[in-house]
Amino acid sequence: MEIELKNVGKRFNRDWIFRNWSATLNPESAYVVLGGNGSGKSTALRVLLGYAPQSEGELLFRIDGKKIDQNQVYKHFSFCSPYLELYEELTLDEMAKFHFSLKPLLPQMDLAHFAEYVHLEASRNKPVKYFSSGMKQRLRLGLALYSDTKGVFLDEPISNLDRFGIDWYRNVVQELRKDRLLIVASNKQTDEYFFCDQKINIEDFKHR
Ligand SMILES: Nc1ncnc2c1ncn2[C@@H]1O[C@H](COP(=O)(O)OP(=O)(O)OP(=O)(O)O)[C@@H](O)[C@H]1O
Repeated sequence: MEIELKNVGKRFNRDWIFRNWSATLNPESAYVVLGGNGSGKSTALRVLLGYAPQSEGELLFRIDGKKIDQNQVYKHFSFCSPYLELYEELTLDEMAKFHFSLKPLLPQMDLAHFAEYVHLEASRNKPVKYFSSGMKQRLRLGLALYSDTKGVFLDEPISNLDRFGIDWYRNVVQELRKDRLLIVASNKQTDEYFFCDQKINIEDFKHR
């Protein structure tokens, strides 16, 4: 997956969050969108994902050189954010079964072992509503990273994770990033983006 941005801008009412953002994002690099609270990192991710329309400029999406329509792009991405809703009534195994019926699991993986991949084997039959915030975040990350998608977008991925969860994330993200477009939004934690070789400071696109 490659995304080409041509003078992309986003505003809410009269406030420009960013303007004149031009870039080509591709799987050869991993990207981190940096900036302080309220600078527009999540908004930038939402625009790239097609969840929020840009206010100006053009976005072009390509997979293996073939253009993808902007309103079909969501099928090729996985997204994880600490605010992403989970189906609280479902158990972990049910949630995984449902999710991977919509977005297939990576071919080398086995759905029967998903709870082990996210180190939540002991909670596989527990409804998600009884999970702690860190357990929910590990589940969200697992659903995103183990989906067979061409792009992975992670908004503040280590939110609520303890040291064990952070080390798990650091290993899994490196193992599963190959050949995929990977974009992380972060406001400080280097554990979140240590593998990212391209830094995008969204505040650089504030008033241009
Ligand atoms: N739907 C919306 N309508 C109006 N303003 C919005 C909307 N969504 C976001 N904003 C504003 O856009 C700005 C950027 O918000 P955003 O959530 O993208 O920041 P962020 O960099 O991700 O912040 P944080 O680090 O706190 O998560 C903020 O001023 C926010 O109030």
